[in-house]
Amino acid sequence: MTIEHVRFLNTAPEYDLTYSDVFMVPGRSAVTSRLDVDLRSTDGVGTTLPLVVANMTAVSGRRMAETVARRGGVAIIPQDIPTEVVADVVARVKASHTVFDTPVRVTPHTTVGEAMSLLPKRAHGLVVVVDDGKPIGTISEAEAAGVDRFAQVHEVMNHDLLLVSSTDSPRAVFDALSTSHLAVALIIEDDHLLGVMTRKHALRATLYKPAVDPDGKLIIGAAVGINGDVAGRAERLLAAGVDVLVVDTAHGHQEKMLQALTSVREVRDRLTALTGRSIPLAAGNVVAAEGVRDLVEAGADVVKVGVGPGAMCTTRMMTGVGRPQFSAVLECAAAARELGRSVWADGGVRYPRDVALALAAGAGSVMIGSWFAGTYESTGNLMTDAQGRLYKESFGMASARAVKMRTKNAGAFDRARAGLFEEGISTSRMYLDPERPSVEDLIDSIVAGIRSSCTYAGATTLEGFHRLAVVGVQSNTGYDEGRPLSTSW
Ligand SMILES: NC(=O)C1=CN([C@@H]2O[C@H](COP(=O)(O)OP(=O)(O)OC[C@H]3O[C@@H](n4cnc5c(N)ncnc54)[C@H](OP(=O)(O)O)[C@@H]3O)[C@@H](O)[C@H]2O)C=CC1
Ligand SMILES: Nc1nc2c(ncn2[C@@H]2O[C@H](COP(=O)(O)O)[C@@H](O)[C@H]2O)c(=O)[nH]1
Ligand SMILES: [K+]
Repeated sequence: MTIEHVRFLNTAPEYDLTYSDVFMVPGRSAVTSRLDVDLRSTDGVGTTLPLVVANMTAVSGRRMAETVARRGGVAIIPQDIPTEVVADVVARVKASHTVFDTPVRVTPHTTVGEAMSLLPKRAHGLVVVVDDGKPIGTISEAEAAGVDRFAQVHEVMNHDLLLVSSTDSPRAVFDALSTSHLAVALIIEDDHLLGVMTRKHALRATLYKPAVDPDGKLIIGAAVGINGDVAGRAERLLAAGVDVLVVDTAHGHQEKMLQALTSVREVRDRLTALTGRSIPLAAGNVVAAEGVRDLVEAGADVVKVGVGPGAMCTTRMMTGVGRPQFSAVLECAAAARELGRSVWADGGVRYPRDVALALAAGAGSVMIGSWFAGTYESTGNLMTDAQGRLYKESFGMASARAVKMRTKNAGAFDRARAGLFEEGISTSRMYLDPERPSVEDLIDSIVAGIRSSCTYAGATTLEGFHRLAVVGVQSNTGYDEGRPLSTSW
């Protein structure tokens, strides 16, 4: 089998490259519209967008999973979350609507204070007051302004509602919202509240395809570490209905990982024999071809690539170990492709261009953590700094904070000792972008970027993009030239 790889414009340099070190040149294209590009991932996980939310406690939970899968990606619930909690998250994600956003519901007697604390849980800015399943009013910041926090929502709620049938098309909902003064339509089925839709949601419903399982339910993944009862946790997660399992540790190319992965594969294969459905296994992290080959041999369908590029990660500064991420992805993707497998480019992604370059390098999907931490849908509580800017707190999965949580069942001595081996930061402020406060806004910009990258290369699929992309190496000033200026120079 000949595998075609991304081409370099000039001779590829001897040293390794980060995303910032490289750029792509346009090629002759017959693609007439960015809408003609199909962004379905080639990794076999079933996503219609090549995006995976990292298994980080400060990032990936139920709301993130549901919102991202509705747009075609998948989120991985971290290894530190107890299996019974993961089972509940999976059940709720599977029960959520594949098109309409999940409303924040309160009863008429809920206090205004409680309703306002729920408001930032979703990006649409509205809490729906529901009585016996039927929406009777809404409350947003406007209704709550200047009202006593102990007042009940039925006293102040807005009775002006835009009720739309669940059978109406997104375009009809968009038009109904455009001719009303309301920002959110309430979607009704048999008199009951089914979901909500904003104008942006209506547009997105025509641009994205949800990532669904064979029963048409939204997909979700979960992670296991390599310590403890790995096979037992894997079995419980599979029983809970996860659609992809991630076996994850800092140094993925270690024998304990190979044993853990082998045992998870056995559990998975038993389930496949019963159901006929093979749940893909992802494992990592590695940064070289040899690691990919060993993980694939032990059972990985997807290999997670990246040591040290993560925004919360101190590994490179602590140990000097890691590898510039573009080169790591390039080499690992080539090795995985030769074995008929795929890689996820994990970490260090801060701009749509980084996603595009990872895909050009041959990644099946791109894993994002910290960039998505600063959104309404991440797990943390929304905070406000002294200047009034909104942020969320994030932390690394190998930080003392995460290690303390992960080892909570160990003795005090062992916990304290484990805490000394931290390789991540315990607290970081991830500000919400006022222009793009929702993960869906970030996905919109990523998708706009990569659709456009594909057409510059003349590709209508990600496989074609990897084949056609021509990559060059640039200096710091080359990178700098590409940055927009918000003020004059
Ligand atoms: N992509 C990246 O660059 C990195 C990612 N992470 C993320 O942090 C999370 C926690 O991972 P992790 O710290 O592996 O925790 P785990 O709880 O998975 O434990 C790792 C296990 O591997 C052993 N181990 C041996 N060598 C190493 C090594 N060099 N680094 C770490 N562990 C080693 C540890 O033993 P002992 O403690 O006795 O040494 C422990 O038993 C994961 O989500 C991981 O993806 C963490 C670091 C880097
Ligand atoms: N060395 C560490 N790496 C970490 C830690 N927590 C997470 N990670 C890795 O980062 C990616 C996400 O990267 P991001 O740039 O999008 O935030 C994640 O999937 C892990 O591989 C940590 O504490 N130390
Ligand atoms: K880093």
